[in-house]
Amino acid sequence: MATRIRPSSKRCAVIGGSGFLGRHLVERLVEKGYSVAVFDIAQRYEVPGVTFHQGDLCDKQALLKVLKDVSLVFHCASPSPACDDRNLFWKVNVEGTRTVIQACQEAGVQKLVLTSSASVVFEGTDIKNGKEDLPYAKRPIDYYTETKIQQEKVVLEACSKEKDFLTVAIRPHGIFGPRDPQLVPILVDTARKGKMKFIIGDGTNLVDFTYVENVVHGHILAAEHLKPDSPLCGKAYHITNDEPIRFWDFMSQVLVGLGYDAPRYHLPYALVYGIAMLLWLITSLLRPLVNIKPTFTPMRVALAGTHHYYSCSRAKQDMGYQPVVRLKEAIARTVASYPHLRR
Ligand SMILES: NC(=O)C1=CN([C@@H]2O[C@H](COP(=O)(O)OP(=O)(O)OC[C@H]3O[C@@H](n4cnc5c(N)ncnc54)[C@H](OP(=O)(O)O)[C@@H]3O)[C@@H](O)[C@H]2O)C=CC1
Ligand SMILES: CC(C)CCC[C@@H](C)[C@H]1CC[C@H]2C3=C(CC[C@]12C)[C@@]1(C)CCC(=O)C[C@@H]1CC3
Repeated sequence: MATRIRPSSKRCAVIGGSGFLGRHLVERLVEKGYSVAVFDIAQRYEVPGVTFHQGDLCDKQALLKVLKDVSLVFHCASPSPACDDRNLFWKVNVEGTRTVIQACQEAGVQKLVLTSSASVVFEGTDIKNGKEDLPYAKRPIDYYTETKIQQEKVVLEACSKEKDFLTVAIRPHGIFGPRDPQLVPILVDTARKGKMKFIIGDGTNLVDFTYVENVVHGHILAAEHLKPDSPLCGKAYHITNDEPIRFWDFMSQVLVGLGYDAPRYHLPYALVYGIAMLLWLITSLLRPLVNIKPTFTPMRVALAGTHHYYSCSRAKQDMGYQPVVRLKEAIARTVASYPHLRR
């Protein structure tokens, strides 16, 4: 019987490696001596020693070419939550992830680390120190969350010691840091339009914002601890900064750091949420004619006005996780990295 020669455990692929998190992950993996192949729909940078493969993760043949000689795959590709395109989310996050699993199994990949999201349990109501055993959201607020839930289930169910294919899901929350295309740019854009004057709710809600390097650290620890006899197999792990902060204090620190005014006036949460729902309905109905993207979506309003912070004690216990960059330093580094967005 022919025996398959196992590629080195330091040969890995990063699907979505051109994105915000993916690129930080690639850079750290290279620093740690991994040999890295990036698979992404777009190539946006170059790093010596990293090979780039442009393709759609829904295309199994394209994936197989890249995965045939790697033992570890990180899957951190997803359409942007801002696109709000249900068909695209299902095609990429659910069907595409099934294709990734099949390709991994056919290529003989041994470990798959999925970037899931802590939002898979978020339904718009308070979560305080939430643990991984919270049930998945029964009524997810948006299509992105709906498909992240299905994606995580598909990946964790595929974990099989018999098939020599181990999986684990990392659930970060509110990732921020240099080159983030979402949080800081959206915040600044909103401030420049004069819409960042208001605090939604009483402003005391605590939230996790997680520095990108801590998220990267969590992914690599998970990959290195994922073994047939480890507790990680088929499980999900929250990775946060472990320093919940008032949502509006975080926003204010970033805004003030970049020279903008902090929001001051309070608006009732229920009122803003109602308006966001109405706007979402109207823009959905108008979508065949005109594609308008409202700033205040129901998801953003819910995130801005409720508590949502998570315990990462499972990650600490099973993989020795501790954040490597504290929040104060993380905010300072992030602010300094956006000179072009200063007032
Ligand atoms: N940002 C956050 O706060 C959080 C993010 N996450 C998860 O982390 C992961 C990374 O997020 P982030 O780095 O912010 O996102 P990015 O959009 O920056 O990165 C995702 C990358 O995947 C690519 N991609 C999209 N569709 C495909 C496809 N069909 N085939 C191949 N590549 C594709 C994107 O290309 P293109 O840009 O051209 O679409 C992009 O380069 C995602 O899974 C996200 O769900 C979880 C929790 C919080
Ligand atoms: C308009 C303002 C009230 C808020 C502006 C900031 C927001 C753009 C961000 C604050 C929390 C962020 C967040 C995500 C996207 C950007 C924010 C809404 C995610 C939805 C990204 C994808 C996830 O998996 C969960 C994130 C939670 C936090």
